[in-house]
Amino acid sequence: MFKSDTFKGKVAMVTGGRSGIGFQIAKDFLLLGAKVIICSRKEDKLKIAAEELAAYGELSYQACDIRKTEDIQSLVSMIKEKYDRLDILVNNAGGQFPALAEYISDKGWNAVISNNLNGTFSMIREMANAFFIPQKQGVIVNITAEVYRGFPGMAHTGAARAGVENLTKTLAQEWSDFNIRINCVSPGIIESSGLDQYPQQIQDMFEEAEKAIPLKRFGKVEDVSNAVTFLASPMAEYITGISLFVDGAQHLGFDKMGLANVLKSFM
Ligand SMILES: CCCCCCC/C=C/C(=O)SCCNC(=O)CCNC(=O)[C@H](O)C(C)(C)COP(=O)(O)OP(=O)(O)OC[C@H]1O[C@@H](n2cnc3c(N)ncnc32)[C@H](O)[C@@H]1OP(=O)(O)O
Ligand SMILES: NC(=O)C1=CN([C@@H]2O[C@H](COP(=O)(O)OP(=O)(O)OC[C@H]3O[C@@H](n4cnc5c(N)ncnc54)[C@H](OP(=O)(O)O)[C@@H]3O)[C@@H](O)[C@H]2O)C=CC1
Repeated sequence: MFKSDTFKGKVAMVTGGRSGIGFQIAKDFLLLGAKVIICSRKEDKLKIAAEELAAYGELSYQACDIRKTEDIQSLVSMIKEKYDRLDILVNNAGGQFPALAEYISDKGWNAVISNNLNGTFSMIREMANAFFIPQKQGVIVNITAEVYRGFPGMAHTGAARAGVENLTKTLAQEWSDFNIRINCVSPGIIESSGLDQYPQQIQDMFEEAEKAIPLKRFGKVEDVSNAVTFLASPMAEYITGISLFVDGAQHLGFDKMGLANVLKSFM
């Protein structure tokens, strides 16, 4: 659907690109002509994904925990040495665990906030200072989650993702002088490797959950990647500071209390 040279000559970084949604985004950027770098924490799994993705184009990878600024700075050095520029940053790495708020410890809260809010900010700051601001050009897409009416059962990620959405609005204004566009993609429930990590009691409710979503299905990784490639492309050159739902209209009515109610039955 996109021209095969949409991202020809561009260099794109996809965090968490070894699996699920991030893997599909990395693959689509490669198919559309970009040179792509992926990072994540688990180097063995990252290497396997990188070998698979290399079939589609020029792919580099480096282990990086987005919560560690020194890891990000090492990633910057690698990108500088290899490409001497960066055009697109997709902040996809993230995750959380289902829990009722009263059972979330400081450590658990901080782990999720560090991963989804602090890590995303550190990545944005370091890549902007190293590349986007001096280049006076850059595109950032943050993958958040549909948290429009809160997130019963995952209060920590609701707060973190809302933080990223607000950060996005701020930076769209502060960095407009540098010709940096920044947007979010907010997925609903997406059939991906990520969902396999949820406890069986929650997976058991997926069939009912699908029926309750206005479009009557969970999203596919391609649905999310299509939105990301659009926002990163010149077709979106007048779009900045927004959050685009990719959720089958889940944000308009799907009752996330279902998740909290399942948790109440066994926590
Ligand atoms: C109706 C259906 C609704 C479903 C909606 C689904 C929508 C969203 C889907 C997705 O996002 S899919 C992507 C999912 N992928 C992940 O979430 C990745 C897996 N998660 C993680 O890696 C962790 O949750 C993490 C906290 C983000 C990882 O951070 P870190 O490695 O630093 O954590 P740990 O050292 O493992 O744990 C730190 C601390 O956090 C608490 N904790 C972690 N896991 C759990 C858990 N499963 N249950 C309860 N508490 C947990 C805990 O306090 C940990 O400290 P310790 O107790 O281990 O000392
Ligand atoms: N699937 C869904 O229904 C939804 C997903 N999302 C979000 O979309 C994103 C992708 O999810 P999905 O593909 O489904 O799930 P996955 O669990 O497959 O992907 C998460 C990726 O992030 C990487 N990652 C996690 N923490 C870090 C970190 N601290 N530093 C670097 N990399 C990290 C993981 O690799 P490694 O373990 O090697 O670090 C992994 O590749 C996540 O942010 C997720 O929360 C949002 C809404 C719904």
